[in-house]
Amino acid sequence: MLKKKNGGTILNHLILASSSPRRKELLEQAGFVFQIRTSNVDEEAIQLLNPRKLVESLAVWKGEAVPIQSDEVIVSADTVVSLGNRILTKPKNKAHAMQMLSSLNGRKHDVYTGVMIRSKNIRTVFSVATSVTFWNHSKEDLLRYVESGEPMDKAGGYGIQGMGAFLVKEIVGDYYNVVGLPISSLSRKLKEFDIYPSRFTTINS
Ligand SMILES: Cc1cn([C@H]2C[C@H](O)[C@@H](COP(=O)(O)OP(=O)(O)OP(=O)(O)O)O2)c(=O)[nH]c1=O
Repeated sequence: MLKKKNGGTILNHLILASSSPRRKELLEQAGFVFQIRTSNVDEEAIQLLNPRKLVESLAVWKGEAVPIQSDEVIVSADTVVSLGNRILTKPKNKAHAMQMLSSLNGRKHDVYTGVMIRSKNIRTVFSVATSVTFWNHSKEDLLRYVESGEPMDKAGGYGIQGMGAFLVKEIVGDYYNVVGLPISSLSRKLKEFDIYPSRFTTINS
């Protein structure tokens, strides 16, 4: 977090441009100190792109929609589920959630999260994919899960970090990416912006 320049010390402030409680938790858990600044972006406005392009475009859109000061670094993200040639975002209602979960049942899908890191002068965009396989569940079990309400604000209609864990047989890749923020890749890229977890001390070389 501390940047040395011409012998002086400059603080880079990290901003998370997201209203997702999961992204906030993951960034806190990884030790970063940050503020939240959100905007209203119509995520339905971008369509018909492949999942990687879609999540990267939405991350850029979300990150560009918030104002930035010269000493700030903004992180924004978007997550979707990709099943064959279909892209699943957040369900509109319980019936839609049931439809999504039925289509994922007993099958493998990919979860894509796109991230943008932006300072006044630099912009980095990347995305990470994680493969997730569901067990085969009865309709009753899926209905019980939908009735819990957990699927409603989550891409693909499930939360692997919550009760939705019962759905998942196997994952290949970054677990945190499924939850909404690929924290391992993000931490590495934040170093390029002189952003480190707050308890990492400054090493004088
Ligand atoms: C697949 C999956 C998704 N999700 C969540 C992560 C994201 O919050 C959400 C996908 O919606 P997004 O549109 O990516 O994010 P958001 O609307 O929640 O927040 P913001 O746009 O303000 O950043 O789905 C889980 O929490 N667990 C899961 O297992």
